[in-house]
Amino acid sequence: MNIRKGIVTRFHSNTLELMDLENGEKITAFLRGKFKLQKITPIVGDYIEYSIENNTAKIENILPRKNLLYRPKIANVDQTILVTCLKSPKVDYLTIDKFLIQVEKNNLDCIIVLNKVDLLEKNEIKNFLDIYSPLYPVVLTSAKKNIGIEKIKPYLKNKISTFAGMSGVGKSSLLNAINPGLKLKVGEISEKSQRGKHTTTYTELLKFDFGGFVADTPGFAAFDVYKFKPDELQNYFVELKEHSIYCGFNDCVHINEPHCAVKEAVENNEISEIRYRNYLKIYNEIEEFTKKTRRKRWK
Ligand SMILES: Nc1nc2c(ncn2[C@@H]2O[C@H](COP(=O)(O)OP(=O)(O)OP(=O)(O)O)[C@@H](O)[C@H]2O)c(=O)[nH]1
Ligand SMILES: [Zn+2]
Repeated sequence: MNIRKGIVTRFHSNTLELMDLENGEKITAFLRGKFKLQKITPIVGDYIEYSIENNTAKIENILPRKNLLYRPKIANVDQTILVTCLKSPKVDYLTIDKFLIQVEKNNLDCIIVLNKVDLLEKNEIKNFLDIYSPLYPVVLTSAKKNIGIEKIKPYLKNKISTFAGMSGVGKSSLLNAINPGLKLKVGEISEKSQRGKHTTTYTELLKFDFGGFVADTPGFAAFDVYKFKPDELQNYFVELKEHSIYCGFNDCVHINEPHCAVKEAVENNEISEIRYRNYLKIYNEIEEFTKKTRRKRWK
């Protein structure tokens, strides 16, 4: 039997679409009965082995997953491209930091794209770069003026990416500029993400002409930053995590403790004060939220 390797790009009711990893051919394949018996379902992004018998492609094996995202449901994601702008719509740093928490919580690599630079003054761009470029790669773009598009491509090449970011920041415009003709179900996106939180929605992987895949639905549509304890938050601020090992107390949360290396780093401008203030804000939000849900449970 000739076994070939592919990646699942889409689901139908009981068939799935895959792309052969060697020749890029799109193939409709069936699941072998053994998977149904074992209640194993491959999902979009899964690397699989398949065979062809009598002109019918059948999935033989699902290869181990590197990771699994739930919104959208997709396996083996390498990275998130966090797209933001600062104006039209106005996006504040707190919102950006909340997205970054999701990215870090899912242990994904992240590239930040600051789009709509055509609307910004030099000093606005500089302030943004001062905060984020020490933490993540930042690419400056304007989908409208075709600025910076070529700089994103090397990051996307031969990887599986999801795009994330607030509505209206220009995710679809950027993808169309990066790869004209890429099929995007834009209208369906917001509809899907507004459904109940227990609905798992399937996404489709789209292939870039230059190699690599992108999910057609944006990642992290809803914020669920509150599903962890406040003292866990510091792990999702990369620079806090880095400095926290030098704090006097092992369980330092960098608020009122003495000998806090994080607070020192903020004072020495090694950690952005804006990021630190957002940390405190989100810490308090989580604490409030935890208290509220606890009270409810006791009633
Ligand atoms: N000035 C300016 N406008 C842009 C730029 N990129 C996109 N836009 C405009 O911003 C608006 C929103 O762009 P979309 O690409 O639909 O944004 P999106 O992030 O995909 O939005 P959702 O689908 O709601 O998540 C459109 O009117 C675009 O024309 C840019 O670089 N500069
Ligand atoms: Zn500390």
